Amino acid sequence: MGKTIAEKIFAAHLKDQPSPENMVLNLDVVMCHEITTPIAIMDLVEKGMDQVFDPTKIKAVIDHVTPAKDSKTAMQGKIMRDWAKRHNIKDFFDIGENGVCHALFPEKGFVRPGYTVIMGDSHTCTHGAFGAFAAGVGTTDLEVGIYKGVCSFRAPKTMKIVLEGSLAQGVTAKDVILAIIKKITVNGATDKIIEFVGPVVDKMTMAARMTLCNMAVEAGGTCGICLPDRVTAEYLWPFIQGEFATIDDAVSEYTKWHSDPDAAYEQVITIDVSSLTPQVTHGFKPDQVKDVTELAGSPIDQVYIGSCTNGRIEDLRDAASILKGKKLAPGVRGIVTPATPLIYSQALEEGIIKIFMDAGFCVLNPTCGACLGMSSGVLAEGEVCASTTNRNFNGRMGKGGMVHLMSPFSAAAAAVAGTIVDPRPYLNK
Ligand SMILES: CC(C)[C@H](C(=O)O)[C@@H](O)C(=O)O
Ligand code: SF4
Repeated sequence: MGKTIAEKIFAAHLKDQPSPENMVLNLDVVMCHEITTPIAIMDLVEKGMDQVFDPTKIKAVIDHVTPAKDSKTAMQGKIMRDWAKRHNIKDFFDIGENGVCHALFPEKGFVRPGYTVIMGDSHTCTHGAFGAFAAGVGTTDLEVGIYKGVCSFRAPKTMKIVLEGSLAQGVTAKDVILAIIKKITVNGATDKIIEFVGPVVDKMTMAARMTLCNMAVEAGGTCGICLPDRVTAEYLWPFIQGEFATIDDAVSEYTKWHSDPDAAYEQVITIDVSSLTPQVTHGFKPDQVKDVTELAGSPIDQVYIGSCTNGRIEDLRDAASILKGKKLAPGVRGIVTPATPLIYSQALEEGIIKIFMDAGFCVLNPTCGACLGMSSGVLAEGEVCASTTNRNFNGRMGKGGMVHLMSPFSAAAAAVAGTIVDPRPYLNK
C-alpha cells in the first residue's frame, strides 16, 4: 500500500510509537510568538527546565500586538526577548524586523518540503503549503517541543481535495477555500490533514497555496498540505541553492514527498472551480458562506486588508488594482497591514502604499492586531468589517462587531462601494 505525503513525513520523523494510533515525531522547526510562548517559557522556568532543544530550530517573533499596546503585551514581548537572548535564538524577530509569523517565516525560508513544524498558533497549518506537516499545538505540546524537539500526534488520516478546472478572473484561492469550508463545514476535516491537489493547485503561486492551507483549520483540519513542486522549489531557491546544483534537482528530490498513486485516503472530494464566483461569509462561522452577489448591498463600516491569510504582496497588489485612482466610500474606514516588513517595502517600491493612502486607507505596520481584535483597528459594537482575514467568530475583531471574510479583490471593491459588492465589475477599470 502506498503512502500519503503526511504518512511519509511521519515515517521519516518517527521517534517513538507508543501505540498504533500515537506517533511521537522529531521536529524540524518550533515556531514561537508572544501570545502563547511566554506561558510555556514561564512554566519551563518554574520547573527548572529552562532549556531549548536546539536554538537553530526555534524561530520566534513578536507579531500579535506590536508595538506593544499596554503593560501586559510589553511584558509578553520582554519575556520573548529575554528568552531568545538567554538561549542564543538567532532567528528572533523584534520591532523593525517583525511580521505576522505565518507570512514572515516562509519568507525567511524556514520551512522546507518534508519538514515537521509546530507552533502555539492554530494557523500553523499555513506552512503545509511547502509540503510540510505543520500543526498548531497547545501549551504543553509547545513546552515539550521547545525542551525536547518532539511532539506527539495521532497517526495521520488524510482527506484529499482535488481542485479541477480553472479559476475565473477575480476569483482567488481565498474564494476556493471559503467554498471548500462551506462544503465540508467547520468540522468536516476534524483531526484530518487536508491534502490539496489538482491542476488548480499546480497553477497556484506559493502565496495562493498559503492562503488555501491557512484556512484548513477553519474546517477542523490539523494541517493543510500541498505537494512540493517547481513552484515550491523556485520560491525556496534563494535558501536551497547551496543544497542543489539546479532547481531541477530540487524539484526531483522533492518528488520523494509526493503521495503515492495507491495511497489510502479517508475521503476524496473533487471540486471543479471553473464556475466558482467570489465568496463571502455571513454569520459567525467560517462555513457560513455565500456567493458575494447574495450579500451585495450589505453596508460596512471598515475594510481590513492584512493577516496571515491575505496580507502578502500578491494580496496587496490585487486590492490596489481595484483601489487605484479611487477613494473609500464616504463613512467607510480602510486599514491595510502588510504582513511583513519585506512586503511593506515591496509595496512602497511598487507604489501600492501610495494607492492605498490616496484612497484614504490607514497603513499600519506588520502585525496581527485587528485580525484577532487585540489592537490597531478593533470594531465598536454593531460595526461591520469586510476583512481578508480567516475568522468571523462572534466578536473576533471587537465585541459586538461582525466580520465578513472575503478576498482582497472583494474587500477592495467593498471599500470603494461602501457595501459588500461583486468585485468583478471593478477589475481592470
Ligand atoms: C493568539 C493565537 C493563539 C491565536 C491562534 O492560535 O490562532 C491567533 O493567532 C488567532 O488567530 O486567533
Ligand atoms: S494574522 Fe490573525 S489569524 Fe493570523 S496568526 Fe495573526 S491573529 Fe492569528
